[in-house]
Amino acid sequence: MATIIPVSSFDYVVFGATGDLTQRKLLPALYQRFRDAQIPETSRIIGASRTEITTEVFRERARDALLSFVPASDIDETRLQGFLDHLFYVTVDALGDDGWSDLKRLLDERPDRIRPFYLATSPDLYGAICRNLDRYGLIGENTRVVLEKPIGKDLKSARAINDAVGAVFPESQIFRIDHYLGKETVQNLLALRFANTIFERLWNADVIDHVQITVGETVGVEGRAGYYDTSGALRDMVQNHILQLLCLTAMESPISLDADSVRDEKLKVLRALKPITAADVQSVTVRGQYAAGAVGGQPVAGYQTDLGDHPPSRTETFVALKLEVQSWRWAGVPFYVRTGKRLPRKHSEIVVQFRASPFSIFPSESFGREPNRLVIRLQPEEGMKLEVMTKDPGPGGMRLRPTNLDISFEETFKQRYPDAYERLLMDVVRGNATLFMRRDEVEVAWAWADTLLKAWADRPEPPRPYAAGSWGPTAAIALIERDGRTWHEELP
Ligand SMILES: NC(=O)C1=CN([C@@H]2O[C@H](COP(=O)(O)OP(=O)(O)OC[C@H]3O[C@@H](n4cnc5c(N)ncnc54)[C@H](OP(=O)(O)O)[C@@H]3O)[C@@H](O)[C@H]2O)C=CC1
Ligand SMILES: O=C1O[C@H](COP(=O)(O)O)[C@@H](O)[C@H](O)[C@H]1O
Repeated sequence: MATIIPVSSFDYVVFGATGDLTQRKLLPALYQRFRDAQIPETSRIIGASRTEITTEVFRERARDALLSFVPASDIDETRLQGFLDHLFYVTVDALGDDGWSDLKRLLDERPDRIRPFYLATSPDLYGAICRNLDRYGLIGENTRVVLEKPIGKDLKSARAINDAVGAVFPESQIFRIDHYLGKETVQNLLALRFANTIFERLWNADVIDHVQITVGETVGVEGRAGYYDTSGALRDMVQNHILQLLCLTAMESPISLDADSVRDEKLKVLRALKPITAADVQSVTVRGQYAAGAVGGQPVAGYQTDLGDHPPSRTETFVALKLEVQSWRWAGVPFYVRTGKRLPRKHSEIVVQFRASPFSIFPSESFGREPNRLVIRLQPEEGMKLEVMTKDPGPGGMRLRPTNLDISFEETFKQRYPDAYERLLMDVVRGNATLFMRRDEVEVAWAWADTLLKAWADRPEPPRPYAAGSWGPTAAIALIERDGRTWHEELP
């Protein structure tokens, strides 16, 4: 059991406290940290939104959310009530004057606390909220601001948000969340690469044939169709989560774990990412949109139906890309990435495929061409697997077969795996920004995404339809098979 070190006492202000993210992720994450006694008893969690409700009603709603989104085995009535007692609510209009003095009065009771402001609202409000925080004198040395993704929808809007937030907060107090960086296996990637000598020596184009990153989801757009249709899979998943995974896989060793050392190295990868222009958009990208089908044996509607009364949409719900990191280490090593909604399984992984041995002394029929593969599973079952060739037991000939050195983190460490938000919310209080994105990273990632979005916008054809419950359009299979490779797919 890991030792849990309590953080300093805080007043966590959550803007967007009545919204979906707060109910589904933030409150459950804070409850879990409280249950583990990481949150000091003197701390407060202050919800702020437009809806006019009292603290009592907010607590009742929070109770409902916790009962819905925390596993029943983790609900302990005494701890739950104890947690609810730490919640407060203030009605605040981000765009007007209402409620700001009330918020100030509450915060002024405890001026020395660590004071994170979590902006779980539409990004359009980030600038206005920050201006008001400044106007009401709520920003000091102990404050931090947490920005939910998406930071904009392109480079221009991202810069505008970063400028507005940066006008009142120094960069060291800005925490841009990418919750994938809070996932245990993603952090384990750092441990795997930089705390072991065996892998780093093999981590280059001499030994690695290619890398695959898959982030598959079974859900459709759920209640977020309004947002999603203006976004699409490239903006929603690739520009942030997938590029961050790629950065951690491809970056050089940072000189330390401090925030800027890690972020400097990630930035170099983003800068080395080859832009995808009109010239190669057709050969290295596939866009898809789910049609009706079945997921987990249940029939589900297509994307257009999920949108409701809406003109025909060209928004992609699936993307597959062949990416190049233009550096000495990765020259000639493709990174195939794919993500989509309504795929057969919720399954995310990074696969590092090593090259075939240059010469085989074994009979050819007993030998796969590319026997060694490292599979890093992000979800649902976090773990790692190294595929190695071994001899088939028995007195017969010399037959080989792939065998797995398999580690399931849950089984190995016999403890609950915390949700990504639990770690990240506490890192904000500690002031540790290593797992958060710096302004330049976000903007370089948007510049790359903008080039691809423009190349797509100039094409006449809409995204290719794929049946819900499949692994995307067949063109995504062709994308990798043209290169003589296949997507790594395991049976559940
Ligand atoms: N939901 C999710 O799974 C994820 C969400 N995100 C991001 O998190 C952010 C929030 O998303 P989500 O919770 O889904 O959104 P919701 O639409 O569910 O919630 C929006 C929140 O913003 C508040 N709000 C709106 N206008 C104002 C205003 N003028 N002043 C004060 N508060 C206001 C609303 O309060 P009220 O209802 O009281 O008006 C509500 O609490 C978005 O940026 C989203 O992209 C990121 C990853 C996942
Ligand atoms: O940021 C987002 O992530 C979720 C997927 O997160 P996961 O932790 O469940 O893998 C995705 O559904 C959502 O569209 C996107 O905005």
